Amino acid sequence: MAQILVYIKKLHAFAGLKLYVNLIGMTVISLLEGVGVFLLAPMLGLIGLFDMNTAGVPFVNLLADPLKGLPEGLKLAVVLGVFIVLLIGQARLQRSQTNLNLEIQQGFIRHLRLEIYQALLQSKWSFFLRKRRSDFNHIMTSELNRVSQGTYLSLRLLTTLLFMLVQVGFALWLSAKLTAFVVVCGIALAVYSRRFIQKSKIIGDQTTKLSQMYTAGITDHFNGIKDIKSNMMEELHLNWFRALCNLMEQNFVRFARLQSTSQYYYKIASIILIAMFVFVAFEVFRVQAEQLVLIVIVFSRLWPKFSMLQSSWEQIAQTIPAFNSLIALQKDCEADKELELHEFGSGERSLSIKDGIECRGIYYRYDRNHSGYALKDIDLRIQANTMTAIVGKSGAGKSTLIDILIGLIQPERGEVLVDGSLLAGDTAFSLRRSASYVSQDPFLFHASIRENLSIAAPDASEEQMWEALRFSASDAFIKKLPDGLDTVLGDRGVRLSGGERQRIVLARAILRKPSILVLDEATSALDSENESRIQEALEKLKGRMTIIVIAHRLSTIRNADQVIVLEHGRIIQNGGFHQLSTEAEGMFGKLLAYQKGVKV
Ligand SMILES: Nc1ncnc2c1ncn2[C@@H]1O[C@H](COP(=O)(O)OP(=O)(O)OP(=O)(O)O)[C@@H](O)[C@H]1O
Repeated sequence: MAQILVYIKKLHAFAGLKLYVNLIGMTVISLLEGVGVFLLAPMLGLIGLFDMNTAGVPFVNLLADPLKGLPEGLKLAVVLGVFIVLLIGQARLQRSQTNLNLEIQQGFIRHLRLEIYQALLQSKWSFFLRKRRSDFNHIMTSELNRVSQGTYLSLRLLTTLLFMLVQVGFALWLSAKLTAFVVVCGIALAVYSRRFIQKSKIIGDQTTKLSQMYTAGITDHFNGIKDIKSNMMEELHLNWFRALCNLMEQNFVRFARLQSTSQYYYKIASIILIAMFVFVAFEVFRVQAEQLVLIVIVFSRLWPKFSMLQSSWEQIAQTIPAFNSLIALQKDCEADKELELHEFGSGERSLSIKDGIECRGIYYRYDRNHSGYALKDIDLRIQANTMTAIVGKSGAGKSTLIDILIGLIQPERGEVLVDGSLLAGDTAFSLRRSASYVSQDPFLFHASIRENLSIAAPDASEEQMWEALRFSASDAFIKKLPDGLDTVLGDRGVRLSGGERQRIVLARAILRKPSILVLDEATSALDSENESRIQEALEKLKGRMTIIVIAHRLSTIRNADQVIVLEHGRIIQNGGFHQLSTEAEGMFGKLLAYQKGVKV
């Protein structure tokens, strides 16, 4: 319950006064529900249309005196008129309340979506390293909807309880003993039904796990669809998917069965209760027939609410695991928060490196409970506006070192200094604002080339865009595309080769006019001709920005002022390209000799 309370408080903070108006509206509507029908028979009795003693019927007597003064021919018309006004009023109220309900509910989902998305964006990179991306998709889609639904069901439960309280009060006024009898039966049934709630919670846990597996599975499968097709692994994946779908179906059916069983018990209980009720009313309490009719009407409306209460309660219990996932994610985000909202934005407080970046005694581990260090005892200096290359075998720690250098992750021991200032907090944000990072797996939005470029530099002119595209050797192929700069890229647009994508991302990186350009295997997919064009362009950038390059293909870095060779997380060589290439016994010389041997 505590979990639900957290979100009810959030809903309260979000909706404010509207929430109270809505709650009152919901209660009034449920009270008015059937009131017209309930009053019609006694009112018709009142004007003598058929034989009914209306003396014991509340409210109807209030209408008796005004009706008496009316001519006989008008009485039926007035009674029916009152009936129409009452029902139309109720329908109007219902419509406004439904609209308000929808407004609050959808607004709350939007509010939650924004809250979670923002919390994720405010988290440190190390937070993302620990988590599975598909879990975010899962929480942002199905879990978020379940939480919103659970919050709303809880409020509906509250209004049902309010409604029941009023009805019980009304019934108490008609007959205290009979009401006490029914309420005791209802409470006994609710206690008995607790096991249904427990089971609903267990099914809810299973729902969370299965839908998490579903989202993760389909994300992985469609990301790896080429591997699946090219290795004929369709059957394997289909079997996995089939098994998961069966489990999901069974889980859903289990919950539906649980609900129908509990409703079935409620129905049986209500049949027995009504029989006992009529028996007790006549034989034990000897109530009047008219009073009994009214009490039966009240309870016939009240009893379904008991069973609705039970069903809502089971549905809420089923959503509790979703509340837990959301709360856990928000707590994790809060613990790993690095940015405040006002620190978002790329246009402010950028940093231009004047002197250089220095690492002193850096150690870094991805898992602090694990002894393996990804970086050990790293000491290095990168002079401003020079080109530094980081090389080494796969898994040597190159990308980790880059992440440390741009302040994306913080060292466990040691420090990084930018122009003598510690790279942390505001300095790290400023450095990242003025950096352009191009990863091994270049990312383009499903939008036009122009839009993809504008994301990095919203104010860039068309001429500047073409200049950046010339730098990355992509101008020629873009000119040949059907809509030039306005060609839409992606699944439903033009599909580019890996090398073409890399070149557009490079242009985007340059367009940002960074003070530090980081290329992590950014030219790995390029052919030799295009790669050497980019080499020449990078050469021209030297002196204007600090460039850090990771490359397996060593021909890419022959213009580097400094080469850092990493092995098992340590720097084993550091020097100029030509100096290291002459150290025949060094790792760099060996790598170079090997690559020359295979004519890379
Ligand atoms: N997110 C992570 N969680 C745990 N360990 C990681 C993570 N990323 C990298 N590592 C480990 O840290 C070490 C260094 O990895 P890193 O990615 O920096 O190497 P790299 O030299 O860039 O490799 P490659 O050339 O293959 O990209 C490796 O042993 C790797 O397994």
